[in-house]
Amino acid sequence: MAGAVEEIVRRAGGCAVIDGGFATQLEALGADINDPLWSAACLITKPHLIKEVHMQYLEAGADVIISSSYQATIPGFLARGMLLEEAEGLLRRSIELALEARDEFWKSTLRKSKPAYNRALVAASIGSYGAYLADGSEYSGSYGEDITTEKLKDFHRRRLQVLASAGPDLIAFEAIPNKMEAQALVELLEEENIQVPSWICFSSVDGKNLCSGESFAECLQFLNASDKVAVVGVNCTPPQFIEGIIRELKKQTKKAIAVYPNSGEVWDGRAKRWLPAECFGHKSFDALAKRWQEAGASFVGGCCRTTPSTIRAVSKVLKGKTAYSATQI
Ligand code: MET
Ligand SMILES: [Zn+2]
Repeated sequence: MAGAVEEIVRRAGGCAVIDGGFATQLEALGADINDPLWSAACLITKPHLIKEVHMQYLEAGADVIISSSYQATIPGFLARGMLLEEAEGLLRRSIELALEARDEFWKSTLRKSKPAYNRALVAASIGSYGAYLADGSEYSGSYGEDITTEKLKDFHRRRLQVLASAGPDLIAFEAIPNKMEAQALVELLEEENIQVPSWICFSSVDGKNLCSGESFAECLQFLNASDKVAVVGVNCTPPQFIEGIIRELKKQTKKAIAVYPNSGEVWDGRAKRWLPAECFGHKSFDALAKRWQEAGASFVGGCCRTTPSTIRAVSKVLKGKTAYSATQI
């Protein structure tokens, strides 16, 4: 693992806490994310809410906060009639907002007599090509015959360069649905010689394979071979699948493992709505989080439909501290 990434895991006591659903919380604060740019639309319309969501997750105990750039893409902004410089400026802004929140929160923590928090890391979010298409392929991994590794690299190249140069502590590739895209990302990290450590997290709809049906084992072969990839894992996948996936990943890699499942409700990409959670036993999200830590995850958080209260509970159960509140410390 790269220095800062290893350090945050150590300071967190062996398992660092990731934030929760970003778009979910933006919506809870009143943002309208029913937009082709999804949560990234707020970079244009409501940047103050983005900072507010970061602050709420920091207060909840997140050691890693993930930027609002998941669905922020250059072609997406250009389709809004923006100039290239404006589009790139918004990508940089997503990182600056997270860095500002982290720095302000850390300063206020240092002023308190008993700091109970770690100085959080900022991860630059990069969603899949399917997330940009917003046609359901984000969770099927079916990009069609015409898509090649080279085309995927070209789609990701400029955004990766801009985000990496904006000063994040790590790059978080999120909900990658197929092997070809993972391969493209690893090649791109090497070709562009990106110095910021990365994590690559996949999504799964069956708990056994990637959304595309390809195996974790096939992907881990080339992820393991890259020093640019510090952490591998899964996100936006139902919680009941996570323990099994950690055990599978443990067999396939020595890299640190990150898991940040969704709430268990299922996103119907075509109908664009959430379907109710399938039963995952009587265990609550935080009780499961403890099991994920015990199974060997080094990073645990939440994805869509999880909130700051989910993360507060996860932080408490993983770090054994009483619930955080800014005034209590
Ligand atoms: C579809 S997964 C979305 C991940 C993104 N970081 C978010 O929480 O909004
Ligand atoms: Zn998600």
